[in-house]
Amino acid sequence: MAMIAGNGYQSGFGNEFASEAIPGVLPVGQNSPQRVAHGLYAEQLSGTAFTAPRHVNRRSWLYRIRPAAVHEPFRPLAHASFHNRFDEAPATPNQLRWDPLPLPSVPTDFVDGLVTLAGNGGPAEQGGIGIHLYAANRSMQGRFFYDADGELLIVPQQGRLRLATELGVIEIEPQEIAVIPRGVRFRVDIPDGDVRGYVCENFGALLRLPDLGPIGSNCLANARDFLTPQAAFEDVEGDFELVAKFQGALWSAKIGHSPLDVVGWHGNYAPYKYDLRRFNTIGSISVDHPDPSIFTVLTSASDTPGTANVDFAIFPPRWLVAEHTFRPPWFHRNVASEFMGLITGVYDAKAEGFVPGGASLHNCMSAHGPDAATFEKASRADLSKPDVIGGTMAFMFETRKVIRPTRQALDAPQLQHDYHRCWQDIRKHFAP
Ligand SMILES: O=C(O)Cc1cc(O)ccc1O
Ligand SMILES: [Fe+2]
Repeated sequence: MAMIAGNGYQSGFGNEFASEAIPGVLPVGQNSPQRVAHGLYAEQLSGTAFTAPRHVNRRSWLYRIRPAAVHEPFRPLAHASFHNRFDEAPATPNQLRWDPLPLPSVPTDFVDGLVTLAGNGGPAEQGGIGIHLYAANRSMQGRFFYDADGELLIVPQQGRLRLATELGVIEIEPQEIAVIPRGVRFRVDIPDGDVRGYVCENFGALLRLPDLGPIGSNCLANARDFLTPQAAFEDVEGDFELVAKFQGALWSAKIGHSPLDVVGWHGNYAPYKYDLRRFNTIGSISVDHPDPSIFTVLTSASDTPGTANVDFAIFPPRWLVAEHTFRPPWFHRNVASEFMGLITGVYDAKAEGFVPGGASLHNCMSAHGPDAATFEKASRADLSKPDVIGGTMAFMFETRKVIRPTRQALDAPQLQHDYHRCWQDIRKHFAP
């Protein structure tokens, strides 16, 4: 289904955007005129409480061919592997790591191909995250999806995605990410073959850029590099399906037209993309390896200041120049819980075993850090020269709550039962 108009993007993070696929659609000086131009319907989409403080308040006004309410009733839709049941298995303090899941061998679209690996909290408590993997080989055909439980941070690891949303089209490839706000309807088109990646379903406060404190007014992810689509719409009728995720379960309704029928919209509640290669990395230029919070791209606040519901951090290419310093990540235990994925290349704390498309989980106070090979190498490295870490992109979803793996994640053959061995060869160097 081709979408009409809407090429390109508007730049900025959380701006008051405005976009029209047909000029003159947006009303002037009001949101809900008695009759909207071109016979469209006006509809507000609220992403925060009406009364949320102005600096966090998010809503958009959509001008569409039919209101979103026009569809048949929803019925439960079974899905074998996509859910929010994070209490199925006892949480384990063990360090966990997975190889990538296999790509599908039968026709599978983005929604079919979602597998829930872990999570915490849930939609009912409006906090925590779901961590899912996706793997697909065909576009969603005649079906559309929205998630009422949270916004979706999509991190492709292989293959391009075309996200046709109510507010316009976003195209992403590995090393780019997209965020689809809670409730926004969309279809995932797959232009060229097998795709896979990671999804963070954020049940908590909307992701936003972190404060920069003494860093100043620039760096890390700069607001102007975030891109929100121009309005684009489909005017098509047919026997389509609208899939909703609501309170952890999927529902399906018949819909007789494409819900991607928004001809113009304005507001600050909208999908966006960001190219992780634009991240302006800050690091140590004297001694010591800093905390990974300097790599935060986006953060979802919790009720406790400075203690995020989830931080999305990346480990991009960068120079390591610190003197008389063990340069890779140190050994550590963390009150927060760390889920990591690898998009491309090699991660600097793990010489092997952590592969693109794989995942690791180091929960609250579970000890981890460089493996034996990385420790031996880095503790003897020549520090008179800078080191460059190139051709890599890892990421972390770091949460204040323990991340609980699902039953299917713990039973998966991809779980590396020998992961702990990467630390067993760490030698005793103590020489009193
Ligand atoms: O465990 C990890 O690999 C992630 C991580 C990276 C880093 O540079 C410092 C701390 C940390 O948890
Ligand atoms: Fe860590």
